[in-house]
Amino acid sequence: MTSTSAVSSALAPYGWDESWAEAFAPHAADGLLPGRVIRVDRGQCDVVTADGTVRADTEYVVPRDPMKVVCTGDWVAVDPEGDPRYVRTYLPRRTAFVRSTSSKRSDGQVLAANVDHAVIAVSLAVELDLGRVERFLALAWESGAQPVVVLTKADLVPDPVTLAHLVQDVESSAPGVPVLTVSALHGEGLDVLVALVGSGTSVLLGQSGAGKSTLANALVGADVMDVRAARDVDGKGRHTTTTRNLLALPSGGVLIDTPGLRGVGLFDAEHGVGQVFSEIEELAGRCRFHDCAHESEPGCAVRSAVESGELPVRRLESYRKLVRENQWIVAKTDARLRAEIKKDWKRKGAEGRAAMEAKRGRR
Ligand SMILES: Nc1nc2c(ncn2[C@@H]2O[C@H](COP(=O)(O)OP(=O)(O)OP(=O)(O)O)[C@@H](O)[C@H]2O)c(=O)[nH]1
Ligand SMILES: [Zn+2]
Repeated sequence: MTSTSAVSSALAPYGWDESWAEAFAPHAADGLLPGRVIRVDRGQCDVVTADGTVRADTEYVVPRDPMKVVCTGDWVAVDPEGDPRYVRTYLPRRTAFVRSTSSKRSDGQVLAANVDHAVIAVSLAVELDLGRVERFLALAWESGAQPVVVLTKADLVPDPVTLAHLVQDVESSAPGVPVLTVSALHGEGLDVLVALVGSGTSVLLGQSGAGKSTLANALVGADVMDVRAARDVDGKGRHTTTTRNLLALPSGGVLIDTPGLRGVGLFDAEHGVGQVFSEIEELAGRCRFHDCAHESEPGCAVRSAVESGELPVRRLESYRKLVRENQWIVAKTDARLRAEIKKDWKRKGAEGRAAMEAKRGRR
């Protein structure tokens, strides 16, 4: 029997706290061992426990619903011994990153669980794409994690005034989200990021080339990501059994970095989209009609904010785009909604054609 203090000293670096211990208590009473999943593959997973890292079978926790499959970041109850050991259950998740699978059924798939901070890396080496930042933000909010935007490669923008403007642009597209600038090359701003991810669990999101691996290496203090790539090269696929997707950081905090998470898309993120565009949702609350589409309705607070310059039209367009995209993703899993959207598109198309014909007729 592993003592409570042995458990907490072994697992605290992985995010174990009193409330996890409380949630685990009934399983401890059953003689099961707590642990955190650091990677999952082929029906098995690696779990850090007070006994070290153990390999465990997930046979007992493979429901049909892919949302309920054990994933990296889960806190699980495993057998205290046995070969193989089995994962018996996992604790209710605080947060979860979900993506739509490419399968026909288009169900969600959980990529990472119990994430506190979603670090969105955005490169300053290329032109800012605020729409893309907003998409990552929607995804982050939807998961339940707190997003933070890290503008990387700040050494490439030596002019402080330009840098300040870029930060401001991102801030105005990210209400409630801290925006940091970091140069991994010079180490500038890293301390702020280290402090931020120093408690809880973080993930790195962002486009390819945004500097995620570089940040991860800086946080971990070793070339873990390079190591992974190097192992990949020998083509034997051996790396899959040796890499971990969850790491305890030397200065505190936990980092989850799974390949699938890096390029994740929206999945049923209505709530997240609303949070990214909180100022628009707030304005919408003041529209005369509660189902206002902010197009040509009278008394539309959103349109009048655009007209007065208070709300950039880019924001409104980006909002619309993400709402539409999200509806489409949801519709893939919901035939009724899909039919409704199609009807709406048909109506809009017909209206558009009628308007065009009327215009032509006037000529
Ligand atoms: N000048 C400068 N270059 C950087 C900095 N951080 C990263 N880079 C460069 O940016 C490029 C991309 O960095 P990565 O860390 O590989 O980006 P990534 O987001 O992990 O990319 P993927 O693995 O494709 O998702 C590399 O050539 C890095 O050397 C920085 O602070 N300053
Ligand atoms: Zn309106």
